Amino acid sequence: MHRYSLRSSVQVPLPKMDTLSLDLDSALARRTSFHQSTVQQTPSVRHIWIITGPAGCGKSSVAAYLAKSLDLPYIEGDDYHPPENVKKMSAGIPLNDEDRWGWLDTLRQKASEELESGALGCVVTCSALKRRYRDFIRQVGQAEVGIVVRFVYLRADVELLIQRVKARKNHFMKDDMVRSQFVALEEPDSSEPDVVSVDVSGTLTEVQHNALIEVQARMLE
Ligand SMILES: Nc1ncnc2c1ncn2[C@@H]1O[C@H](COP(=O)(O)OP(=O)(O)OP(=O)(O)O)[C@@H](O)[C@H]1O
Ligand SMILES: O=C(O)[C@H](O)[C@@H](O)[C@H](O)[C@H](O)CO
Repeated sequence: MHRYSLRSSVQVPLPKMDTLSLDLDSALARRTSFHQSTVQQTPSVRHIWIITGPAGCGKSSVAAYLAKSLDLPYIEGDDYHPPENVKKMSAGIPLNDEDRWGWLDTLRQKASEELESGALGCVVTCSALKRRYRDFIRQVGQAEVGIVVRFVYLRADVELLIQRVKARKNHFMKDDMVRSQFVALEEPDSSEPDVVSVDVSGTLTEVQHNALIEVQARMLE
């Protein structure tokens, strides 16, 4: 039995190289066939990924990356606000529930339509600041077998987001609105197990990478 030191301080018995190489070959063959079988099969579960959080947390930046990485359609929530909502936010007036229900319903319809047209999932940006908004969107997954709604909550502190929105160009949401987003925000907690939180204090690349790792982990659950 050969002995190979993994590190100077650790000596563990490993199979002789010839059985080890055989093991590696068969493991690689198993992994390849697993990968091929998973890639070819239509997934039994299709995910609607809702990228949430207050203005400026990075929803659009992260969602675009996830959609590209996962080869899924991307629905940008900001594109579906009615003009009166955009006018209100542009004037520095926070939206209320009445302003948001129609918008939330449009987004969940758009997501359902993508899946009905054969998409293997989709990525949606939606602030979904309150628990009841997230429960409203969850109904899509409850109505249809094989569809799972999951949330990626981009977690940040208000001062950081004010800085980021200040630095952003050509967007109707200005930094004077960020505090009102946190007033409305009901942060997801352990009572919402379908939400994964991602800290956004790092660089955009780090956040995008971390979000993808978290999403891929949950796709395998
Ligand atoms: N991790 C990050 N590090 C640095 N800058 C970031 C990070 N994430 C996003 N940004 C920048 O912050 C600004 C806000 O990002 P983005 O527009 O993606 O947020 P959002 O949540 O979609 O905003 P809104 O809800 O207002 O549409 C953009 O200028 C973006 O480039
Ligand atoms: O719930 C809200 O108050 C709104 O959805 C905002 O969050 C905007 O959609 C978005 O942030 C644009 O900046």
